[in-house]
Amino acid sequence: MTPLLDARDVQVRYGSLAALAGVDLSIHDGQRHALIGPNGAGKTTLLNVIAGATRPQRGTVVFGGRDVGRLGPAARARRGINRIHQRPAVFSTLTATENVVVAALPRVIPQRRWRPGGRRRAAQHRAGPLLEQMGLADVASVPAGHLAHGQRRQLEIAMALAGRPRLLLLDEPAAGLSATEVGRLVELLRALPRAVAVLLVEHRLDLVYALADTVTVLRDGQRLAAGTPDEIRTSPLVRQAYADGVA
Ligand SMILES: Nc1ncnc2c1ncn2[C@@H]1O[C@H](COP(=O)(O)OP(=O)(O)OP(=O)(O)O)[C@@H](O)[C@H]1O
Repeated sequence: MTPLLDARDVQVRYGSLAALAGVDLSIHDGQRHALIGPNGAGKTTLLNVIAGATRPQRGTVVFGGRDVGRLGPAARARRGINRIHQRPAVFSTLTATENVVVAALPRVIPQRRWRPGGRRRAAQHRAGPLLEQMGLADVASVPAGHLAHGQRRQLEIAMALAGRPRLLLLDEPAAGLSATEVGRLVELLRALPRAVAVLLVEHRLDLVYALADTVTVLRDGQRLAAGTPDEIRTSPLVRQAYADGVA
């Protein structure tokens, strides 16, 4: 089966440091793939390369059968690669609904194109179900700046979903969340439609094992291991890597 995403031989250097030293990563449709590894292993760098935010010195990124290596983040988002960041990136003075509308606007096609405001209405139509899906229906009219951190995280995921992603990149979604908020996030992520594949970078292994069906372990810019959560959990190589230097 052709993978949805196929990154090959990706190399990123910062001076003499190889942040990524020729890494391969494939993600299939609907897969829940986690990227783990000690601090500085190259996880965020690989996410940046896939999102188009970092241009590798070497390697290819093929998405949906097309080489997207020359495309920037916006063009990749239009093709279905959407991302959430370590710090929720929401417009704090806009309500939750308005945030999702803004995110949906570029991707909606109004039923009657010639009508003024048709695109906006179509985006508004889309916002309600997405807020509901992310557990935010009750706070739809609240400015994002007044939401709790966990709710802002949920809002950012609703905004990413508004872009109709085929691949959702999640960079440490549990960072800064309380235990209750993490539990809620896991529930919501588990309920994502299978039409969306997920690549998750996360230090919290409990969350990784609760969500992922495949795990890739990076260390020092190289792929150390890949397998099912059970295989990774019991791998002596992985245990050693974490014992040598984990968060
Ligand atoms: N813009 C940059 N300039 C110089 N070095 C960088 C830059 N970005 C990342 N690095 C270095 O590249 C290596 C990989 O960083 P990266 O952030 O990808 O690791 P990570 O696995 O995501 O780590 P963490 O778990 O701590 O977030 C690190 O040594 C980091 O210091």
